[in-house]
Amino acid sequence: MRVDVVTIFPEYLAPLELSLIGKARATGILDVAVHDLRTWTSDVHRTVDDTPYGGGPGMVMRPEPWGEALDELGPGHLIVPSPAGVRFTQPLAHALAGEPRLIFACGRYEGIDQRVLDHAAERMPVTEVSLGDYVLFGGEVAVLVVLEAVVRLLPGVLGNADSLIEESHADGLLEAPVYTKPAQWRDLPVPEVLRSGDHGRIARWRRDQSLLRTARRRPDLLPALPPQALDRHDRAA
Ligand SMILES: Nc1c(O)cccc1[N+](=O)[O-]
Repeated sequence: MRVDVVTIFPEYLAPLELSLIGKARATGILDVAVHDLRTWTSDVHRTVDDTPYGGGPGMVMRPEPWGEALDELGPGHLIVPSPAGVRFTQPLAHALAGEPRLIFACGRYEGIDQRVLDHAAERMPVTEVSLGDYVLFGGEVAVLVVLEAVVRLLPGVLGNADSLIEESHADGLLEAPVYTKPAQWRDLPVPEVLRSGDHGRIARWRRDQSLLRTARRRPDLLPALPPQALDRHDRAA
């Protein structure tokens, strides 16, 4: 997978060198390039923003440098982190993991001139994504989140692909609680079932815990579950 990130704060993306993403880059699974948007400015002050048409607070990112940047870097799937985007979810992460090429546009100020996205959409897929209903300074931290969620799904990145199966949201539910040694810690025991060696009981216990957690913490996820996702055991519960 080839990834290009365009930002006015390239140093924000330094964490891409670390951990699993850094390893994916080193092993050739992932090719990432971070670009300073000001590369595509032509004035002496390297201006990237201007006042909004229609008035209002703040500044808007000018279309010219973005147009030049996307002309050079495209085509690819353009991802624009934005509070106005579609919710970023695990299914969307899986969809993006299947793309050969992602281009991230990091907006700042009040956002990017809409014509940049409209013009790009004439020649490549464009998706505005939101991490949640809150306001950030810009899209850079969202790029780190989206990229981590996507890259860890790429074949060869995780040592044990099985861990993708059990984790939260992999089956639409929150994952069950986890425990490790010691069996007793500050008078708190590990649930007996997890030490029973009965793999059928353990699987059922974990499934029950997932359903309970999801019902308590994220009831919004339950209606989305397709009927076949609830096996015979669940229905009996
Ligand atoms: N919420 C927000 C923002 O305020 C600015 C850029 C990106 C996001 N987001 O992805 O959620």
